[in-house]
Amino acid sequence: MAQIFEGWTETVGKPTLASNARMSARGVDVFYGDKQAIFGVDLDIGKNQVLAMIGPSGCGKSTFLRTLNRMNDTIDICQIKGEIKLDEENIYGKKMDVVNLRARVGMVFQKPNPFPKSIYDNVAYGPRIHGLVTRKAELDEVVETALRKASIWDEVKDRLDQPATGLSGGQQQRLCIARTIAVSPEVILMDEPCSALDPIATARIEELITELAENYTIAIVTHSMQQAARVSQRTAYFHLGRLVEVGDTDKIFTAPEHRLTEDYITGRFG
Ligand SMILES: Nc1ncnc2c1ncn2[C@@H]1O[C@H](COP(=O)(O)OP(=O)(O)OP(=O)(O)O)[C@@H](O)[C@H]1O
Repeated sequence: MAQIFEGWTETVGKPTLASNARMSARGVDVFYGDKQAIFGVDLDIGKNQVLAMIGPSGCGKSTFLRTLNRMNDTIDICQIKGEIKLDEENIYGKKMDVVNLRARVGMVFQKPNPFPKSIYDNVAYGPRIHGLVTRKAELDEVVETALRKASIWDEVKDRLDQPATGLSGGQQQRLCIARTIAVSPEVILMDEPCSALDPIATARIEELITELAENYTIAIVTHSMQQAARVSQRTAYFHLGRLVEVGDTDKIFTAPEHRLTEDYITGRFG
């Protein structure tokens, strides 16, 4: 069998798939123009589970994450092959409404990106455009519930009409999580959500991820192995666009099956 790159051949066993998949990817390839960034990835995200995606810079973690809610559609040169299902529905199918998909599979970005609007309007925006509520009282309730679930209600309840940009970085990120939650997603994708935050704000977001996993399915890209170990139940290790190994987080960090994973988690590589 051909060696694809040092330490890895196609003979490596197929990754363990989740028995309770909410999302499943099969044979996913991603190209930017002529350059292939993701190669034949098979991966499941289990219901009410946190899946961490780790690997060296440029290995394709963010690219793969963005395929899960078609965020890559916004990049002209990006092409995707293979199949990704959300609850048995092909998200790249002709009938899929992409705006609706992105509400069902919400995304939280590396840098908090609140809209230049009030705290209230940031959270109310999604429910309004998706027509989820008709009356003001209902909208107030949706906003309060989302802010409570994102553990920020107590800090903002007396300043809902003030600009979101006046909040601290950590508060802005929790507000962005509230904005995602407000449209009742099934899955939340997080692309290094703590990389712009200090350790205290990071700890709050990590606690929040653990709480949210009771009700949502979460996939998180992180550069921090400690963070992956703290928040996730399953971890996927990517290397040069390939998924090398996925399994229980405890096992990946204590007894990985593949040498490439071991080299990365022990700091010999990356
Ligand atoms: N918009 C783009 N256009 C062209 N190539 C891209 C684009 N985005 C990513 N790539 C390339 O795809 C590959 C995977 O990048 P990606 O950002 O997904 O990796 P990553 O593992 O998330 O990296 P990092 O940890 O540094 O964020 C890289 O070679 C990168 O240069």
